[in-house]
Amino acid sequence: MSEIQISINNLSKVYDNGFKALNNVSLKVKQGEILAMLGPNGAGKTSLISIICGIVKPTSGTVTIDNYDIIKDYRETRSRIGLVPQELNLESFETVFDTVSYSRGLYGKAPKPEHIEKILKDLSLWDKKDQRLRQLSGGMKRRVLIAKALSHEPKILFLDEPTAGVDVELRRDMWMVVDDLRKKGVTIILTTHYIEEAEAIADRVAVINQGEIIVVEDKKELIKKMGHKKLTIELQKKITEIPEDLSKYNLEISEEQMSLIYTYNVQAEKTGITDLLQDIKDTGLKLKDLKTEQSTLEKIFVDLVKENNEI
Ligand SMILES: Nc1ncnc2c1ncn2[C@@H]1O[C@H](COP(=O)(O)OP(=O)(O)OP(=O)(O)O)[C@@H](O)[C@H]1O
Repeated sequence: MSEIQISINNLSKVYDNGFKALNNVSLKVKQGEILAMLGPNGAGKTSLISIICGIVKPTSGTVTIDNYDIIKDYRETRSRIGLVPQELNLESFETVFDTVSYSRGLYGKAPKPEHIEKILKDLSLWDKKDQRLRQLSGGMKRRVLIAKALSHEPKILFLDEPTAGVDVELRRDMWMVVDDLRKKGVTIILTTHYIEEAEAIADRVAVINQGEIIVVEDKKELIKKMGHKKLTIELQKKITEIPEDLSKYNLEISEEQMSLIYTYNVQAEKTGITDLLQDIKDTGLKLKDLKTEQSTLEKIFVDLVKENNEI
């Protein structure tokens, strides 16, 4: 039985300039779960993470971690959290090893060089341990940020766009680290613009738009709903009306009226394509070409946000 570890209740944030970045957000995160937060730029993801981590003060609402309040019991809650921020703020002359060890000390934890060695090795940073941060490439700096966040063995890890602009190897290393943490029961919340990243590692997906959570759903459920494909049947002649015999297929006519569009569920046992093509033939319509398109998670996500903005 997993327990609720993070409880966000009616959280709102209005910045000093009057901008409302979060509007009455409520969300519960279970211990050991991996939650991906998706949302367009400016949706409020970083604001939400920053509040939970005690960097930004909420305007109203509460957040508790293991029943500790993030404001009243700040030290308790912050020590449970590791945060990998979005920006690279590592312009120091310190070495990689010292930086990561020092970070652990900030949380009042006793030195544990074997732990630091393990995370540096996991993140392919071990051979760079004596290099100064300023000498590192952007990708390496990002690895150091992850190592710092893990230095005090947090129970919860926040990854804010951890792989934005990084190479495939870092992404792979990071996913391996995440998998390792998952096995240890660490709760992970990540924001990403790469939907395939959410697909690869998350248990649950939350979509944030304009400061509100518009969807929170188990990833598999979401993918099931998203598993649609579009078949475009190009015709030899213009079509203005769907023949009565084809009504059961819920077809659409394309804008230029030269194609019929059939949307079907990829996961369904029968897609209905064979029957449809036979029925089209029976109505006497002449085909010119066929094309299929998979509706990507990205597309569904964009549609979701668009739909929400139109309401
Ligand atoms: N200190 C601040 N003062 C005023 N507005 C702010 C401040 N910080 C953030 N904002 C605004 O709040 C909104 C939400 O920003 P936030 O960084 O939380 O979004 P995000 O979802 O993380 O976006 P991104 O994907 O671009 O990182 C944005 O419109 C941003 O300009």
